[in-house]
Amino acid sequence: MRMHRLLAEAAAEIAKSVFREHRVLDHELAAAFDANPRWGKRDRSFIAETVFEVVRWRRVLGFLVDSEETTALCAAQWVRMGYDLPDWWNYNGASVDEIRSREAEIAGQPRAIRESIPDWLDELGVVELGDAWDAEIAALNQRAPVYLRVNTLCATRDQAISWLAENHVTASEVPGLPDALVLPAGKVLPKPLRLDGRIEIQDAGSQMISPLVDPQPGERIIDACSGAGGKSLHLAALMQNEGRVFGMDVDQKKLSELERRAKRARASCLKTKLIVETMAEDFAGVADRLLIDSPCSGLGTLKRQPDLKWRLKPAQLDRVRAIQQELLENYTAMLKPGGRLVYATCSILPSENRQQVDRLIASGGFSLIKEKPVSPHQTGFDGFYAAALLKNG
Ligand SMILES: C[S@@+](CC[C@H](N)C(=O)[O-])C[C@H]1O[C@@H](n2cnc3c(N)ncnc32)[C@H](O)[C@@H]1O
Repeated sequence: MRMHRLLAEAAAEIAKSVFREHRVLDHELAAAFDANPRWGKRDRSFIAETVFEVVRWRRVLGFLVDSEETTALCAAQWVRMGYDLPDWWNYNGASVDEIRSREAEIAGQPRAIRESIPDWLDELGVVELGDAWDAEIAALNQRAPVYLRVNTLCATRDQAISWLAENHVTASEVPGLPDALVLPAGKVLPKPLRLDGRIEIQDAGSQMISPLVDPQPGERIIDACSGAGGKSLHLAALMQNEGRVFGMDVDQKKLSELERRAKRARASCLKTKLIVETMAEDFAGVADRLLIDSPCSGLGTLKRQPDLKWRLKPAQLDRVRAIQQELLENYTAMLKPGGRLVYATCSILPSENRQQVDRLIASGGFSLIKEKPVSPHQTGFDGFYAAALLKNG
């Protein structure tokens, strides 16, 4: 297979900006695609695949090509993708034959190289998860398909499948998740369909969180860290639009996006509230149910954002743990006595999950109803954690 020079250079530039300037991969790709509307579907997928896999497999590729330079890492990735390396691609590192022959040695490398993660993260994974870490990090390095949630305010699952099929998109049901659909590996959803409101892109693991809140029509639900509303929209659908879902966040941009999405989704029971300092007092005892989908390391989402493993630093982890503790201490005042709290993260680390819940229980006032850890290894989904707790009356 032959490569196009401009596309190869563009891909290497994006990977370099992710490594050197800690840019967010998704944003960089989107900006490059916006700036180059002439790139066709195949061009875009060549760039996206190159960049995602170079970022995901940085250390493995470095081992194969015996270099840490991005140009060399790209060369090794293209060899893996079956391309002939053109004469115009200059890099300092192992030859194509050497790259191919070193593949067989990867399995014998230490896990941090084999699974392509920083050493500190590997050490942390072992401390936190013990023997389970090996399988979890391997699962987190697998590419993820696109999952959709059918917005039951606008369509049934069968109607959504038919509508997608009319638009040349094949989607299948996901066992055990009543509103979920999955696209075939490597397929993406065309933009007009994404903006329709009948379906939302939402990982299958994420779709397990709002049902744990168990919202009932007519109730008042607070989603205290709603962001752009992945879970708020799901809550509104589960409530059949009856009652009130307050989507709250400290980030007005995300709330504005949530408002746009709610309109599209016909989720009229959803209202946004920008978090202010007095929020917990203003809303004291208001919520029948409270979701705290807390800021976290995001380690459960490495499949979709492999750049995170290079951006994340131990000090950030300490910071998010402190925020988690603070939100659990403060925001729970918004819940009625007898109400249900769901604490959730997209992390698989017990220090962000069960340990935070245990601290809350130990401080008195809450008892555990059930836990829902979502293991990427066991499910193939992104990693999540959620615990449902009762606020004692
Ligand atoms: C894990 S994300 C939420 C994802 C969202 N619930 C969803 O399903 O799409 C965490 C959110 O917490 C917000 N956040 C950060 N600090 C906060 C705080 N002190 N209070 C409330 N939200 C906060 C962030 O802006 C971010 O949107």
